[in-house]
Amino acid sequence: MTRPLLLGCIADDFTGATDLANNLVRAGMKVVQTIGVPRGPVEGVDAVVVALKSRTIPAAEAVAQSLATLHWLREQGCGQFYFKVCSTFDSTPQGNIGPVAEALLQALGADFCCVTPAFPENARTVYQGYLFVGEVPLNESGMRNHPLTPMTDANLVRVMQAQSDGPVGLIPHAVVRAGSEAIRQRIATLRADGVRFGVVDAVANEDLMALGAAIADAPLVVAGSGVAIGLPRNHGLAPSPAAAALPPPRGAQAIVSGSCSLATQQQVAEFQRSGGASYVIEPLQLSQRREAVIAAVLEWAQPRLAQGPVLVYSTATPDAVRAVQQDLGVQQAGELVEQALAAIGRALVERGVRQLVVAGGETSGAVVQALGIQQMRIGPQIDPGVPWCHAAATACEAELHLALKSGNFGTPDFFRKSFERLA
Ligand SMILES: Nc1ncnc2c1ncn2[C@@H]1O[C@H](COP(=O)(O)OP(=O)(O)OP(=O)(O)O)[C@@H](O)[C@H]1O
Ligand SMILES: O=C(O)[C@@H](O)C(=O)CO
Repeated sequence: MTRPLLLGCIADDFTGATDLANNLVRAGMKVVQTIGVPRGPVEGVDAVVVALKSRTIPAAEAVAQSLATLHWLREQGCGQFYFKVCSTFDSTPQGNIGPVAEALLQALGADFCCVTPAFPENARTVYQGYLFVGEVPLNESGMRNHPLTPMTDANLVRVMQAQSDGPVGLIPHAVVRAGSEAIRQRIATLRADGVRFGVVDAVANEDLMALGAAIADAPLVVAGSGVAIGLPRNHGLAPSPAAAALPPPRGAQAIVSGSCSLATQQQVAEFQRSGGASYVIEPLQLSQRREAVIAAVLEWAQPRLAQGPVLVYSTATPDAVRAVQQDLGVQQAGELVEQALAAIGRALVERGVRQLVVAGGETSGAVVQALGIQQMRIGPQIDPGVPWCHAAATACEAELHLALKSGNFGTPDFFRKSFERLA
């Protein structure tokens, strides 16, 4: 290690990790995203984002993986840590945000951290502790129907309290708007009162910049990617386009979508409307004859790869997802679809795909693991929260451009736009 890392990040899913890396890169940090804890040191960067797939696994496992990551990041000399959670605060009363945050604080010997999923550029705002997605509170957004972490309460103080032992308080917008010093004072008051987590209101980038300055010395922050825009400046770093340069794209193009969010449903529909070739995977068929379903997808895709991007998707409406879950079980259905899409993603790369868009955090995790990718460089942004990335090495002995799209992110024409941006 030539110099210590300025920031060590633990992301609870893969698309979330690229989202965070994207914001750090845009704000001037050199960043490498690794898939799981790297085997050796990572050199020449300001921050490392370690992507875990810990959002929906049992809380004890999420804690163990996060602590192991923290241990490695501390060995690299990191002084500050960022636990990246979803901008829609995806979790259940069992966790995993609360248990992981408490374990990290304890391991760091710290007693307090700020918590905010706010990401105003992607219409995630927090006001009086309530999380809004666009114009509606979280519980009225598509997140109420999420297959794994349905979010039915927009009050983050309550949501965080339900999964934490330590008391949870609020840093309201009136304080945030008053600036960094006011935030610091509020943090001191909350700490004196024994509060462990301070949910922070933020409705605009200025709020996040003020928060970033206020927590310059804080050991830990628990946040969506938004807070990242305010941290590089604490180290005298400024935006630089060179930080996002990637090798030129090659090869065939494909999209694999396991996200069932409203945004992804629109993106699939828009791709089909524009004449894109698409193939739907039915989970019940998959549960009965997995290998035959995968073989049929690949037979369909092979001759089309030369003609433009192909889309393979399991994206479905909430009613369809519920019906499948009743038959197969929630976790089992998720796992079955993820593993099948991952096998398909890998097989497509084996057949010449070199530009791959994956929709959905869990799905991205499964695909990236199936491809044996260990590190990615972060490139230009397609839409807020989604950059192109480049993996120099995969298990298919091919380099690969990858875009890992969070379920809720991206405009309706995201799929076609991605390939145009890269070209
Ligand atoms: N048709 C379907 N029926 C049941 N489950 C499905 C279906 N399609 C996908 N799934 C499962 O739903 C889950 C979707 O989660 P995923 O994280 O991939 O997308 P997302 O939640 O929209 O994205 P993000 O986590 O980035 O917000 C996965 O476990 C996936 O396997
Ligand atoms: O913060 C977000 O919304 C995303 O980066 C994400 O974590 C989705 O999985």
